Amino acid sequence: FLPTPAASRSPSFLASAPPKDAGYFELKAPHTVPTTTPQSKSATGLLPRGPAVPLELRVQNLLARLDSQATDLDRYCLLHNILETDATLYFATVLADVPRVMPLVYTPTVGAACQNFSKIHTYQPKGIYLSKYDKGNVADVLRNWPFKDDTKVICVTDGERILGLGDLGANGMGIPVGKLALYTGLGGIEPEATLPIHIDFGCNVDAVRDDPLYMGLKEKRPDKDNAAEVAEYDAFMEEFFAAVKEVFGESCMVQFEDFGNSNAFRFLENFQDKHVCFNDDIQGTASVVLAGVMSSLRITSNVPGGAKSLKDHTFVFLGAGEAGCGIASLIAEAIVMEEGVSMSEACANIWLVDSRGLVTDRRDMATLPHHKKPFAHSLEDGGDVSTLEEAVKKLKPSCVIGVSGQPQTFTKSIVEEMSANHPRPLVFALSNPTSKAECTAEQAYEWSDGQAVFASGSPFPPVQFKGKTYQPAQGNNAYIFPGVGLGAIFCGATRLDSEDMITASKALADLVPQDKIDKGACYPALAEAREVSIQIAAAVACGQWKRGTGGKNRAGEGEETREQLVERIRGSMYEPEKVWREGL
Ligand SMILES: NC(=O)C1=CN([C@@H]2O[C@H](COP(=O)(O)OP(=O)(O)OC[C@H]3O[C@@H](n4cnc5c(N)ncnc54)[C@H](OP(=O)(O)O)[C@@H]3O)[C@@H](O)[C@H]2O)C=CC1
Ligand SMILES: CC(=O)C(=O)O
Ligand SMILES: [Mg+2]
Repeated sequence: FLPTPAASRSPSFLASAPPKDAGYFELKAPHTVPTTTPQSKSATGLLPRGPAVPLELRVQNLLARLDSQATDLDRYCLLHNILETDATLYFATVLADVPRVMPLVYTPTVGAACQNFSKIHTYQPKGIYLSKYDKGNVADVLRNWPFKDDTKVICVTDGERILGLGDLGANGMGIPVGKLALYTGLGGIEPEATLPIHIDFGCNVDAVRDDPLYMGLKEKRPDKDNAAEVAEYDAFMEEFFAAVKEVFGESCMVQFEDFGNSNAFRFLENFQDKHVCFNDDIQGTASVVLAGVMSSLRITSNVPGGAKSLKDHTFVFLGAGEAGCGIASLIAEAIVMEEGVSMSEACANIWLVDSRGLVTDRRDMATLPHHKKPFAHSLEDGGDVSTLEEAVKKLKPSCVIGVSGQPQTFTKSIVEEMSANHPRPLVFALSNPTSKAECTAEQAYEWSDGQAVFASGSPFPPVQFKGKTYQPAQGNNAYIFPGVGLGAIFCGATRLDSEDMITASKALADLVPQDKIDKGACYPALAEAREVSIQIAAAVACGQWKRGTGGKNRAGEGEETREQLVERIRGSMYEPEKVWREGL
């Protein structure tokens, strides 16, 4: 009984053939239009032999089936079942209606799926599960992946910080599965090239571990204050990266996802200069938020007193973890690049609020995490500020960014105060899933009298306010990672760094159409997400080639326009429709 690949194109029990270039479907139609249901020779008789139903019709049928399900979790399960048995239909459906399907395979529904993972698990392999007991054998375990020769991108989690839902242990596997679905759907990377991985070093939540259906290790995680236990985890990660190189090759890209705060920064530091990798929560999120702030300058610069450049903003973050510090640092880097100021000047108007209140220089610098230090400024009156509300009163931010996982923390008085001080305040309530958002879209528009430039991590429906319809923007790293991954793979990137993330931000910001800006939205429509990925990929590839870090697919100097590069990238992308036709 072989694992069903994400890419399998027929029922799972037929999926033992290699997925590509192996005459997987032996019946060839003479025309490009499908004429018969695809079947391999050995499968003759196992599927009906009537005329093939056009993929488009099957997509419409699946969308209708989704509508008839009772809950979004049911819709997730239906779609996941289709992913495991008929990936072509799955990805065609994602692409047919991104705004409708993405919330079902990604945030917010993937959060509910992870919380119920043990209950809905089908025992179809979804990726690779590694555990601390695989120490010494990691490469051998990775070799068990049936598509090891095709693997180009890995999304790896240890499940410690799943969205804003906390430690879900092995149930967090739903996150890399969902992220990689978007790599294929939005980024056009072949399903066979993607590999979800969960690394099991335990779980600290008793209720998760004690669930009789839980499939992960029934152990606690390493104690972050115990040097020996931390060193054991670090050594495992060293072995993991060496094994990735050994089994999948030097250029296989690794995306860290939803690791806990105490490991995420260290793992990124340990490996970013040695492997093609990035941390999506730190760097991908930073890139999407920077893009949103950049594009919204086209809104704020048109009103008296509004920010005209990044450095005109005063930023206050609620949450100073991976996302908060990642965003703050990238904004500061972008200010340095654009304004030619020093790093400390660039950080001067960026403030962090964490679980203890406003981070200032009155904190104990010996114990303050290093990623918070550049933003630990002094307050003129020297006192402590313990709440976001106080911080907003004192600092008068033009932009608040919520990445705390704490719902309803952007209160009416906070948004009203910002609106009193700024004509078009930026209110980014980015915590996921929806239940963790710092405020809803409706609240932001009502409390700001329709003036807030709002973005949320998970989607909100359109809001009617004073006779106008507002379409809330989704500020989610999903706009970034598929394009960065596509670009990195296309150009054979050997390293990824903050320059690539700023490049991606600029490309995304440039793609926001004027009619969106006129309506106060700072991201393109989700329906455009595939086009966004292509443009980001082209920008990232060009940046890599310029720096000399991208090794593949470069045209000769001056021989290719950006449009031609974009078309080359487009031509390299996975298209479900094409796979369907070729399979006939
Ligand atoms: N929209 C998007 O694309 C993304 C959204 N996110 C969301 O951001 C949230 C945080 O993720 P991440 O940064 O990785 O998590 P971390 O655990 O790294 O950071 C959480 C931060 O929130 C702070 N915090 C916790 N409780 C409070 C509180 N009551 N008041 C103020 N601050 C508080 C913590 O404070 P302390 O430092 O004192 O512990 C910490 O700084 C999640 O909900 C996640 O879903 C993350 C990535 C991408
Ligand atoms: C979107 C995302 O990566 C997160 O919420 O963790
Ligand atoms: Mg994440």
